Amino acid sequence: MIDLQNLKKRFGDLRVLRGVTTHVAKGDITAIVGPNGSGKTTLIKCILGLVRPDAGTVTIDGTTLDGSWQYRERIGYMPQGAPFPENLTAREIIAMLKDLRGNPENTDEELIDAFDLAPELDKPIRTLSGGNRQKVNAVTAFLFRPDLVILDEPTAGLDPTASSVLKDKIQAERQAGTTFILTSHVMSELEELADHLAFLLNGTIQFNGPIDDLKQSTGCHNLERAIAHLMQGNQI
Ligand SMILES: Nc1ncnc2c1ncn2[C@@H]1O[C@H](COP(=O)(O)OP(=O)(O)OP(=O)(O)O)[C@@H](O)[C@H]1O
Repeated sequence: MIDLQNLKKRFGDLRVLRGVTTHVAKGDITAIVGPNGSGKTTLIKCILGLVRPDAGTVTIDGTTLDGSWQYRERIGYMPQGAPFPENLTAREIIAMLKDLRGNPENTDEELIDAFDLAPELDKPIRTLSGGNRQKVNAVTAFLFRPDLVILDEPTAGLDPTASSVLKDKIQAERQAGTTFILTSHVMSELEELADHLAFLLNGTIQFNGPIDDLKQSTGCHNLERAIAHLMQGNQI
């Protein structure tokens, strides 16, 4: 579904992406893993068109992105710390997003009930707890039934019940054919959810494949240890 070819991005002297080449298969859940500051969010933003790469290409379903924005209608995005307008309520934000899309009828709002979020909908965003903001963030990512959902640390700040609700939603949508890219520092969560893993270090993808292959080739029984093995600079 997504092909990244030799993607490069620098911020000043900092070469964050130094030639990232990888593939995300349709219908899979692909985890992007790497140390803090390794460029996971930058990579995601290149796919979203929010960061313009210095070199390389992003191709989605055979179409190479060229600065046009139309393809983004097919992507749901849950950023880290969503920059919602602070004085609007969640209900107003959802209405505004629908308005921008021409008020489609077939929206997916089931997470509102699943999270028991109704009592929070009419409060200004600035007054919501971090976890409840994150729930609103998740609702908006799934709202327009996207083919591809990109989740940047989706369960950060969620309590165990909300985290389970979100993971159930991800698995249900995956069963229905949605493709996912997600980042998380919680390895048990990735082990539970992801099929494939792309490991980003020093600006390049150092491993890309099924999680079981990674465990096998590192000789580690769980993902956390396998990733720690890679982060320590060990080759596989
Ligand atoms: N707009 C920007 N201007 C300057 N530097 C930036 C910008 N965006 C990101 N960076 C830098 O690029 C590097 C990669 O950042 P990025 O947010 O992509 O990392 P990450 O892997 O998502 O990190 P984390 O795991 O901590 O969320 C960091 O050193 C960051 O400070």
